[in-house]
Amino acid sequence: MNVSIIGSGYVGTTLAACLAELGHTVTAIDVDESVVDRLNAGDAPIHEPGLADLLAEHAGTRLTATTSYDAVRDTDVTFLALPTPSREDGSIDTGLVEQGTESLGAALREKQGSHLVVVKSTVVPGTTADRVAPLLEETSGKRLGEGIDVAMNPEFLREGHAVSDFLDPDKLVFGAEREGPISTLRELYRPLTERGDVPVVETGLREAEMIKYANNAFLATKISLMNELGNICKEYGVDAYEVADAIGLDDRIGSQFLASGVGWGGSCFPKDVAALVAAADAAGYDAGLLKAAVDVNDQQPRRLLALLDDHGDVAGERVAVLGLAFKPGTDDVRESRAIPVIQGLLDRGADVVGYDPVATDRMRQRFPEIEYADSAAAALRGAHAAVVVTDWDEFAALDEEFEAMARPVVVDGRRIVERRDGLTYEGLTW
Ligand SMILES: NC(=O)C1=CN([C@@H]2O[C@H](COP(=O)(O)OP(=O)(O)OC[C@H]3O[C@@H](n4cnc5c(N)ncnc54)[C@H](O)[C@@H]3O)[C@@H](O)[C@H]2O)C=CC1
Ligand SMILES: O=C(O)[C@H]1O[C@H](OP(=O)(O)OP(=O)(O)OC[C@H]2O[C@@H](n3ccc(=O)[nH]c3=O)[C@H](O)[C@@H]2O)[C@H](O)[C@@H](O)[C@@H]1O
Repeated sequence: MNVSIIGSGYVGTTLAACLAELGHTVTAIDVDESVVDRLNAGDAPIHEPGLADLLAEHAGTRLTATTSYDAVRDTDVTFLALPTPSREDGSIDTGLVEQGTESLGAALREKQGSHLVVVKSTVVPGTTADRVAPLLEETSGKRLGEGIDVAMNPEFLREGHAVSDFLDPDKLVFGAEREGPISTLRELYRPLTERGDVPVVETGLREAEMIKYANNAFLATKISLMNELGNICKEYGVDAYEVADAIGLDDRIGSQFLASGVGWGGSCFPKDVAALVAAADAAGYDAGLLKAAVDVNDQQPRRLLALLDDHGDVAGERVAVLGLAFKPGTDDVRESRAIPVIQGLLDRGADVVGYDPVATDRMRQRFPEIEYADSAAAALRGAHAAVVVTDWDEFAALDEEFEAMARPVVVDGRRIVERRDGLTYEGLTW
């Protein structure tokens, strides 16, 4: 099939490379010329394991990139993989999706033959039917169901595992109001569904949109619930990880996403939970449980710092922050828990030194005023305390590096550092 993809960020680029891998001819469209140039050169604009190999193989043959929307006319299907950021009040800003839809509709005006537009971006229920579809009709001059149609196909990939999650998904969700778009999506994903036993959920547009939010809200709330239990565990001297291992054995609970600590960050959980809360509010429903999940998440960095305070005043003292990325395996610092932790340390007058194997440059843009070390050992040298915010594997191997600390106090927000003699070790929920 000939496919075009509007937006070449985390989702768009992964989708482009993976659909080319599945045998489709793909055109990536982005307003950013540097992204387009990199894609055409077979160079990955984002860091994801396996992506560089796929781009090197398919760029220039099955995968090309352009800044021109005119390219959509030579394709059968267009995915919208544009950002849906939060507004000040938490609600989603669909401005870029609408802008992309208008440019797409204008380009489709001249197109002969049928065309399917698939919303890949995470959007609140009603966006595809009530905003994208009418805009598309208006700008293309065509009628929905008469050659042109819309579908919603949410994405569940995780950063750091984007390619493997896409090529080996837990499920595929196809949302549409007519049979035509569903059968096009079936055909598009057939190379993937034929390979293995992938459950396919065929549903309506609003349901598909809601499934994405429900998925992320459930996972974020699961972590917050475990963090709440973990906070209670800590008060009673109970190890929350032992508790989590045991409750995770119950199939109804499941063992994943029970790692308690300093909380969830990243470009999606905070944004998507906020958007769902705002959408509920707009509809007159108070999503109290989701609001509580956010409150617990906001509280975890403060609890980490309060534990540090128990070991002495850090004003004027060197404090190492180990881990800056929102999770291991990525250089992404968006909504990283390291941000409130660093801010809290600065508010206390500490001399902060940050270390991360890959995310230093990105955090430097957020906090240019702090020191950055090029190894965990260098960050710990002379430090009066250390806090652990990201569970990078290399932190598990730290050992005599702690001996170089001025005062060997470690508050671990991710249960990654090994306890050892001579180290005052404090776990956030254990
Ligand atoms: N990042 C992730 O792990 C996941 C993201 N999502 C959702 O996917 C959507 C896209 O997110 P990301 O890929 O992370 O975004 P991103 O910010 O990484 O990339 C967006 C791309 O769109 C381009 N762009 C902006 N306006 C444009 C326009 N008018 N025309 C063409 N290109 C334009 C930008 O230059 C950029 O390259 C969001 O709704 C997000 O919630 C869903 C699942 C996973
Ligand atoms: O919509 C999205 O963008 C994506 O959001 C998450 O993926 P991602 O943000 O890449 O990262 P996760 O691995 O889910 O981790 C999110 C945060 O939760 C934290 N976390 C995760 C698991 C856990 O047990 N405890 C915990 O604190 C991580 O440290 C991280 O800060 C979802 O897992 C994806 O399915 C979804 O597609």
